[in-house]
Amino acid sequence: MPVDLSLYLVTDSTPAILKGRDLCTVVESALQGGECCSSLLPIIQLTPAGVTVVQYRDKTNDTGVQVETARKLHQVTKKYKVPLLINDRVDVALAIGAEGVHLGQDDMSFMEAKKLLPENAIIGISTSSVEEARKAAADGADYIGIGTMFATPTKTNTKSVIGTAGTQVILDAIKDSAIGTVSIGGINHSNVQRVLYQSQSPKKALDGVAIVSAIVAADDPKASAEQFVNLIRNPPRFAQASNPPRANEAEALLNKVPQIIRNMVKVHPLVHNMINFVVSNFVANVALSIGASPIMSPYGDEATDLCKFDGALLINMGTLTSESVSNYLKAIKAYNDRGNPVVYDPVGAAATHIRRNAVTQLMAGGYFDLIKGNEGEIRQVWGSSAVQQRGVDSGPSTLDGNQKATLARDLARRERNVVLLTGATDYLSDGERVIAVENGHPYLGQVTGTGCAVGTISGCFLSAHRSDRLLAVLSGILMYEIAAENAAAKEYVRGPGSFVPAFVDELYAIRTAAANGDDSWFDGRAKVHEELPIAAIMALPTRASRIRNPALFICDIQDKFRNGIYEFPKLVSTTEKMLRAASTLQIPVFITTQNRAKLGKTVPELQQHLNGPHIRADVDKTLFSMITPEIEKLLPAPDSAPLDVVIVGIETHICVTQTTLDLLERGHRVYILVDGVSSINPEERGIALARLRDAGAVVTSSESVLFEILGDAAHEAFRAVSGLVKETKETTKGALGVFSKI
Ligand SMILES: Cc1ncc(COP(=O)(O)OP(=O)(O)O)c(N)n1
Ligand SMILES: Cc1nc(C(=O)O)sc1CCOP(=O)(O)O
Repeated sequence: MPVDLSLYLVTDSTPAILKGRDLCTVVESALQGGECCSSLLPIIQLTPAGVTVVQYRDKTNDTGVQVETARKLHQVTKKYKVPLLINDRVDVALAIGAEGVHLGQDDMSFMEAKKLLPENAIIGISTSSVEEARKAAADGADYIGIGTMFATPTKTNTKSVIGTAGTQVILDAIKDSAIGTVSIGGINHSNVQRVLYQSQSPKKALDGVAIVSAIVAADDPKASAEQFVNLIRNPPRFAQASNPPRANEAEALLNKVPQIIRNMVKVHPLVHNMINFVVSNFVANVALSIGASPIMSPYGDEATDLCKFDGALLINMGTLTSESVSNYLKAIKAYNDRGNPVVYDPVGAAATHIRRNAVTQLMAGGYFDLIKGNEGEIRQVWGSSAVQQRGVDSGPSTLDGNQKATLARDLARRERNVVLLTGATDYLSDGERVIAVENGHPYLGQVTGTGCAVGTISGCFLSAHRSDRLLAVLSGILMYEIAAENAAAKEYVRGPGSFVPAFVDELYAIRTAAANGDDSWFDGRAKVHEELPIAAIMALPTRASRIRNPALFICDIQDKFRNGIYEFPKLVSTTEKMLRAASTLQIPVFITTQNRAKLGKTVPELQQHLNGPHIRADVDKTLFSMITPEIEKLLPAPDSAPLDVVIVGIETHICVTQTTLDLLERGHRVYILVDGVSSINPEERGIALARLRDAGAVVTSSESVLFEILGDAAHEAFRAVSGLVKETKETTKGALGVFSKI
């Protein structure tokens, strides 16, 4: 049954939230909120006229009181024509004739509840993972509660905090289903618009938000509900329309750059820097030299006044202290509320657990128009937990240009903002367009503060040019990097020391030229091209490829097996290579663990590769075969094209064997990687591989399968995949050395 989920009120009977008030009175007050605003503007995200659903959730009272309270609540909700759902208790719902129930993963199953409840009863299911969401959709639930959005004191024993990024992944996974969706956990007036905006996947958005304390504990529940209605109806002030790439995008953008720079000089924007003390002076001088007005203030409360100048805020966490994060959050809120740009420079993001936590808190706590960082920092923000960073230096690169472009594009797409991944080539993306900039000079890498100043400059341009953030940041980088080239070319510049004053002079010279309407400094100087994002090319096999529908299956590579399995580290290194290739090629990946509680998770070496939309399932099982009911549901229907499953894992003669036989039986093709499977007794491998080959599987090697997937050196991922093969050639040799013998 379709249900309007837009403003979903969940009750709570604990004294801390109810504060001695009568629950029915609080709920009735909330239901009155919104009655007044039903004729508001039609340009809206969602259209609640007020609270649209009430869920009675009572963790304290016994059954008798729950039935009595639910009955009273039902009188109230019926008056407002709003459905009443009962949390956890199908019996209470049946006793009072409620419109439906909300069930958690540990409550009565959907199927059981469906049997007991009337035909048209509404059934909602709590979910916190793709698998749970897909199952609820396949079962036929009316809606899912997706959580936990943010950590909340209302419920501290939640399974996992998934934020807007995790919610987006779930929404994307069920994009083809009409099931309703509502987010829950820590949602309040200051984050509700961001939750709705940033969670949105290209094809599915949240249908609403579920709120407990922000309404039930509010002094005035009616006013609180009204405020939610108004917020939900409108996009956040920082929302921007997307800019799909046009033909000759880079050229079209470059034509506009001189005008954007002239305008920035004219606007003379204020840039509020919450920046590290090492570079503060240099960055302030850079901002002054381009014609902006810098203020350095680490004091969060000051932002309420400073944001009124409609400049930009820069958060640079280079010298983090115990007070920094709370100050940043106050400032971000002030600028977000006003819709003024915020730039995040997560300096040294992966260097310490304090910084990693700061990244998590800041990403959950506000919206950044631009995230700017080196490869390690951007990977940390993306969520790669195994990023190794020493200090705040950029560290060695592990990604090639195309992978950097993809990372910038995917992060920008996920956060619905702009990302600048800096390096010898900078990659700039707004989630649609990816622009590579090759200007600049090596001296920039020899002077502290030159990287941080890019954040400040970007803020100035974002503030002066609001309609296209990517163009604004591109203009800033070009002004900055061309000035660096001009400075380094001066004959009196002998090294980084003499470079600094020349650089500040050259920034000033461009600013003066721009102020005089002279754009000649820019003619033919930009080294910019559009980088083809990998998604446009990924996983599209060339005609030469025989492996047309690849999927990677990773079977039970868990910690507890580390010491028992023959040559375990070599199997892990092959799997890591395959996971990296799967990410580049966006090959769907299916992972299982055997009895995770006892045998541990998939090994830590692989965890950093288990993020992203191509990871289709990560399922715990007791079956030996990976074809569990959950995975079976995700496989193509029997009448569609079969998969080319590439399988790695353990043990060859048990789980790998049974998975292969199950897949073959269902008509799929199976490629078993000889350098990617093992058993406790090495002899079992040979026996199993011979049997599986007889059954119709292809026994091959990781390198062979990768090139078979590409099929043609003209494949646009060829460079990336062959680079990976080259990089891992020693470990490949090691694995083949032991595994090919048996
Ligand atoms: C809308 C909505 N989503 C999720 C929940 C959580 O339900 P559950 O997992 O059953 O946990 P408890 O509420 O029982 O603590 C919910 N109640 N509503
Ligand atoms: C009831 C509930 N379920 C959650 C989940 O994550 O499944 S979080 C939650 C409590 C939400 O309360 P508040 O709006 O006060 O943060």
